[in-house]
Amino acid sequence: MKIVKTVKKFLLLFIKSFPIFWKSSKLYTTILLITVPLQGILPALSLWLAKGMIDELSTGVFTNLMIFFIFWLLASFLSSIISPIEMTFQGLLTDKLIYNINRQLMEKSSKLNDLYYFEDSNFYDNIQVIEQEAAWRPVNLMVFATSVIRNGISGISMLFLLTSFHPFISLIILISILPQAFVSYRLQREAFETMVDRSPDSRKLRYYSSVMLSKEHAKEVRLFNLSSFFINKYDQVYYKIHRDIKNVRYKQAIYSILLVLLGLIGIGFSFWWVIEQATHGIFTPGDILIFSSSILLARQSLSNMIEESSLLYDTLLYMEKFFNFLSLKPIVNSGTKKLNLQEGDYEITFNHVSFKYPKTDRYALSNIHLNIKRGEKIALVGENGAGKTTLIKLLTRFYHPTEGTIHINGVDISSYDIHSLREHISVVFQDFSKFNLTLRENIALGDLTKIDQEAEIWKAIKNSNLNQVLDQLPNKLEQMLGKIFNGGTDLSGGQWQKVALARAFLRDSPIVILDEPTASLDPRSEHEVFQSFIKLSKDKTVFLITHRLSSVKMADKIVVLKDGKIVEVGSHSELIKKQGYYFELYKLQAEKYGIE
Ligand SMILES: Nc1ncnc2c1ncn2[C@@H]1O[C@H](COP(=O)(O)OP(=O)(O)OP(=O)(O)O)[C@@H](O)[C@H]1O
Repeated sequence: MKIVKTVKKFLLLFIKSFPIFWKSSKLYTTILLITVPLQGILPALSLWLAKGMIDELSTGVFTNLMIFFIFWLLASFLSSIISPIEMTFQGLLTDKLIYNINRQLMEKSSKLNDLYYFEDSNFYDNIQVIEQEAAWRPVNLMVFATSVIRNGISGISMLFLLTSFHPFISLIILISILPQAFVSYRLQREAFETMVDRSPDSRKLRYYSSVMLSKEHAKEVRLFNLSSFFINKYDQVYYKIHRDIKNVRYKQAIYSILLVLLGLIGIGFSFWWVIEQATHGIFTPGDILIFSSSILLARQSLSNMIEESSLLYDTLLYMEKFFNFLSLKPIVNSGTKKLNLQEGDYEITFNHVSFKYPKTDRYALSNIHLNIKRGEKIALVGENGAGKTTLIKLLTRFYHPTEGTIHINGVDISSYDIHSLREHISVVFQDFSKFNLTLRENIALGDLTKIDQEAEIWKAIKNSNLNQVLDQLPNKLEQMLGKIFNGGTDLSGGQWQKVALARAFLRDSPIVILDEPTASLDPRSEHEVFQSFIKLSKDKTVFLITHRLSSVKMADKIVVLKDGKIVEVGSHSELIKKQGYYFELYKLQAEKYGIE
């Protein structure tokens, strides 16, 4: 039953994948739709024509000899020239397929407004697999799909040829070949799954080798001398898998030999029958020649088809992940109202907002009630995990509150067009992005309309204190940053942070959110950046998240969070006077750093 289910799923996915070829290129797909089946049918046709010639030669009647010969020549000619044509168009279509699949993935991702899928670890694993394998899976899809079709047609046409001897012969051949082919199919699949793809152990293998090869872990692996630890772990898992596979392979080899014998009995029986008939003059020597060739080709093609369909099936399982990704619906939907905060006063209100991350039972935020006015500088403070970043994720609509609502000017933010809302906000996240682009592009991502506005870019550079960094870059604004591309320069953590701040300055939006923007900055830079923000954001609403409490003194309102709840709100002096939780946190830091 399992096999029926698998075959059904295989066929459905195969049919579902076909439109991607068509969408990628109608012309190349049409060419392949002609050449691939032709490639499959030509061997049987050549054999049939050869049989015609031999029959005429053995009977001495030469009426159609020339015709048979010309067509045989034509078939051989076609077979030789189709191969390079097919290879060329296969290559061209593969390129288009890779482009098309990656394009669809990117477009889909741009439509997922929120972080629900990206922060769900199970789902993210899937997204990563889709992304990493998008470069080579289409090649397999192309190669195996064409090969399965070609071998399938070739095998079936050979069986037809054999049917002309006796209808039962094809059946006997099929029955004797199929078990063997299915065994090799299973062997191929099991080995593939265990070694390369989905088993938990194979994931461990990939993880251990990636630890040794990635930049992310390079420092610690070297410093703690962890190479042999990870290589040993790799070896242990490899030998475990290898042992399992070896056993599977031995078992399968024994089955294969037994089934080959069964197949040979079928073939031997049929062949003997044909020879026997030939002794009575029913079949000619030509028939025997054709019979022996077709039986071998049928066997070869059918087992190739089945073995390669196991590899195609694996690719189709990738396509299933791809289709699943394409069918995702964003959980946060855009509203339609345009937001405009450029003129006049406005208020941002958190109305008893509570939030649980998906698949968790714990409230990351509970009953948050806050009212913020235009131009206010709000500091969000609290220990790790208190809920500061989560509050920002709700305001920026990466998630939807579980309970309560967030309003801007009395309107629920879910009613606003999501892009219009986000245009009003610039955020420097603690895990901001470091783009492998030029410095100019990195800054301009804050507002791409200003990419060529030198004055604006330079203003952002000055405000974020990036001048000194710029002086060190050989190509100045056009310097490629990051290490991925040739000529790229990596920056220090603090320098990258200044680039992210420059983006925020360039964006010049009414609401500015700085989520620990100074964690990697030295005290002088931190002081200068804050000065700039205060000076330039008179009219802006600023949310500042930081653990350095000395920096939040200048905030109008300090919101102190603990375990997802607001425990205190007030100015620095009010909260110090109150001698509560904030006072405690502040005292701890003051003692540590000698702050007044
Ligand atoms: N994607 C997520 N899925 C599930 N839980 C999460 C997720 N992100 C954060 N949390 C949990 O929500 C709580 C609040 O996290 P949040 O990142 O808002 O804290 P924070 O105050 O910004 O902390 P920090 O100072 O360390 O940045 C924490 O308990 C955290 O473990």
